[in-house]
Amino acid sequence: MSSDFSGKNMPADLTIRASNICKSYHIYSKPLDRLKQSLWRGKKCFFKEFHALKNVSLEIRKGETVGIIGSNGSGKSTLLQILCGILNPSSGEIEVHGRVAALLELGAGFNPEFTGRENVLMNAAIMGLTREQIVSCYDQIVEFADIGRFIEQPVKTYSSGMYVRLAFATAVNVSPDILIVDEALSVGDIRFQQKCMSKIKQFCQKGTVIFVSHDTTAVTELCSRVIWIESGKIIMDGLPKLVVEKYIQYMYEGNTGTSCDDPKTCLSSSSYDMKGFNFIEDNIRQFGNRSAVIKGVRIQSEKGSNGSIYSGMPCEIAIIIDVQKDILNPIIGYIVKDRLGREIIGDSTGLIKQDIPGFSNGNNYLVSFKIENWPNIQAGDYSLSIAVADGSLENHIQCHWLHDAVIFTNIPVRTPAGIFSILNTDVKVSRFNT
Ligand SMILES: Nc1ncnc2c1ncn2[C@@H]1O[C@H](COP(=O)(O)OP(=O)(O)OP(=O)(O)O)[C@@H](O)[C@H]1O
Repeated sequence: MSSDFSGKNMPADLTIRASNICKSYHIYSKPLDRLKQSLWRGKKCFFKEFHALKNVSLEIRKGETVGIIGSNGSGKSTLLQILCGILNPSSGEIEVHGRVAALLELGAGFNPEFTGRENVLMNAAIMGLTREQIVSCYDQIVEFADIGRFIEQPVKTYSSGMYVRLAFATAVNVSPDILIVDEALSVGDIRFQQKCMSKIKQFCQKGTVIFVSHDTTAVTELCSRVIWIESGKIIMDGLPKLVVEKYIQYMYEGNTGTSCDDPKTCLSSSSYDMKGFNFIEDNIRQFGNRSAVIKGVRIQSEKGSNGSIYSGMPCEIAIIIDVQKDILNPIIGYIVKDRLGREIIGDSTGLIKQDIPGFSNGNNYLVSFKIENWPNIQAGDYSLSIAVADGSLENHIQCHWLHDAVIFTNIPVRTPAGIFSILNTDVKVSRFNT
């Protein structure tokens, strides 16, 4: 194992080179085993070895913006910590050329007892800035963080939002060569997230950025290259769109835990093809008098893989309802929300003005919304909330409302400028003289 943070042996265009990095941890099934291990001094083994990274090799060129994606526990944070020098690899070589500013997890980097100001000064000094450089960047940091008088308070009194504001402001304003950001942007309000994004974009013009996130939209938008890690190994390394698409496919196809492949056992009387339904589990937030209970929900495009919805294509939202009391005037509706919780698309049988015959106790019903052209919304993850009510549009009782019953990924035809764009738009240009 060797680490070289001078990078003097690397080609000039590289800023990071990792060769055959492995990281393993000793996992003890009970605390006593740890003690036994130290007493036996290696003569007997009381742990299992867990390999968090397996022979990871990568090269990052100066000025690249590299996204790292992968499912929970795949090894992303471990890799970042090794790249920053916070963690040593078990074997392999790591070379880094340039000053690294890392925004890893919340809580790292600051001393909770020190004030914001003291932490900023200390961080800048650790980064190797001279007194003059520190003085010149201090005001920028305070202005960017925008936490007012809290800058003079110990950071242990900060909210998580204030903390991340100051941590981010410090990391981007101390003139690093390499900026490493791990998910930290998910904390803080939307305005601050946008401010951070635009600062990272600015930074990308001159520096190297490594950005770890589960937000595939942000990764695709920001990065010039994406590395996908799974079970401690690099699965794919290439253009963001290609890597993200494969990753999304993997995530949904691999995630069959809540789908029912033999749905006939789930619904008593239907010949409808029930493949791909998400059956509702207790951990989904829900309310209602439960006189009709939503048992399963599915959203699917006519074409495409499970979990991905394609704009511009026919799409169906299907709902299985188990009726436990007669419902005289059923109304069924759905709402699609984006990752910020904004309601983007929604409809209901009441709004469509489609009268549904009453549901009778003891039966299951399948309600299907067939949408001819799914709107061209931004690429990314969305949630689908579903509700069944009894009554009229103006006056009804909620039988069952499921918040965020299904998560899906939208694949637009082209990038919309706003939340959505209108497909089949014809553009004509003509010249005229006044
Ligand atoms: N100190 C440790 N001791 C034992 N196992 C660890 C330790 N740190 C990490 N791991 C394990 O290593 C694996 C990789 O963890 P890591 O935090 O790098 O994953 P990740 O891809 O960043 O996950 P997430 O997306 O959930 O943040 C996980 O299975 C984790 O449980």
